[in-house]
Amino acid sequence: MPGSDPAPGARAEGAAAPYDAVPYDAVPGGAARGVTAQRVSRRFGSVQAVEYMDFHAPAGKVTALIGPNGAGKTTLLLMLASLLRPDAGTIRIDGFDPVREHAAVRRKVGWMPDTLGVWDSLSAREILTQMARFYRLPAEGRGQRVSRLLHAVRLDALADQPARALSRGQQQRLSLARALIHDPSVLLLDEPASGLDPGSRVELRNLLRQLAASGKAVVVSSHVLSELDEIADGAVFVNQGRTVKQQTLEEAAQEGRRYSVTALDGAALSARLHEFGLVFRAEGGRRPSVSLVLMDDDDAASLLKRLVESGVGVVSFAPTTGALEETYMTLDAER
Ligand SMILES: Nc1ncnc2c1ncn2[C@@H]1O[C@H](COP(=O)(O)OP(=O)(O)OP(=O)(O)O)[C@@H](O)[C@H]1O
Repeated sequence: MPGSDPAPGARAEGAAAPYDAVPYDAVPGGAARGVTAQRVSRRFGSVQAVEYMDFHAPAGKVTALIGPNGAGKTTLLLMLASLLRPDAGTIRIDGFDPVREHAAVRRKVGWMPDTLGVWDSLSAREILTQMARFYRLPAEGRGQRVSRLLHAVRLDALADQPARALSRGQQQRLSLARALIHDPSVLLLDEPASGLDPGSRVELRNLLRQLAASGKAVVVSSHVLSELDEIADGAVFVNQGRTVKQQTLEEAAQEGRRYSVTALDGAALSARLHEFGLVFRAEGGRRPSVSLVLMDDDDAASLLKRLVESGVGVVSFAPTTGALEETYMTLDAER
């Protein structure tokens, strides 16, 4: 993709900050590349949508924004994108303030809302061309860039159809292309996988990984946690307008993963697990099964071996949730 459109007075950009260089419990200073928000609040009438929220998404990484319905994810993303003014707190996008340096932030940010919401009668190509004009991309090369983006999101064949004729999934792909038109350094994507079929989800995953690898800060809000495990390098969990937890995927994995074990004889399975001193819970279902948290793959392999060696007829033995989902469920249970 062509180089980014530098903001007037753009600052020198350092190397992408790896997650381990940026502690998740401490939001770094304003000059960091990527996105930082500190104690950001926003109220709508009597609803406190976001309250003292902290958020950090480094350049070169995919950061998941996770939380239940109404947690404040969209409100936070709108503030990061400079589309909504915070009541309080500090936001920096590659060091720029969305409130005071609004134009610079617009150039830095690619925003993909959860619904497309543009000019239904224009074609995908016309919409992207118009967006390229809005961002003042040079006329020379504009058509080529639009074609490349249409190809990247697999809309070449539908490029000249009116947008209203596109399916929900196709509109999502157009929305992503629109967010990328000006080669932003920060991508804010609200539920990007919503409406996508499994093949398109895999393509989205690969595209987001590539964009992060090219140095962009990619922020993805989603409810589909199993998917985020494959995409994200780190996650910020929010609930009721507040940040509840920030962690890397490695940290999440270190907290263990829930496995489901099914056996021919449920009583024998429970007896062995008791003998091994493991905490487990019985699960409903057609066959007797239990679930328990294991710390890593070695633990899982060794437990499976011991069960089989002790004569338990193990029918299935598999992780039930991803690392992020396990953290989410733990937070939910604590709440
Ligand atoms: N424009 C608005 N006017 C009034 N209340 C609003 C407005 N926007 C958001 N809210 C309220 O703020 C809270 C947070 O909403 P927000 O859309 O940010 O949540 P969310 O985490 O994105 O939810 P979802 O996962 O359902 O999309 C909700 O209680 C919502 O009703």
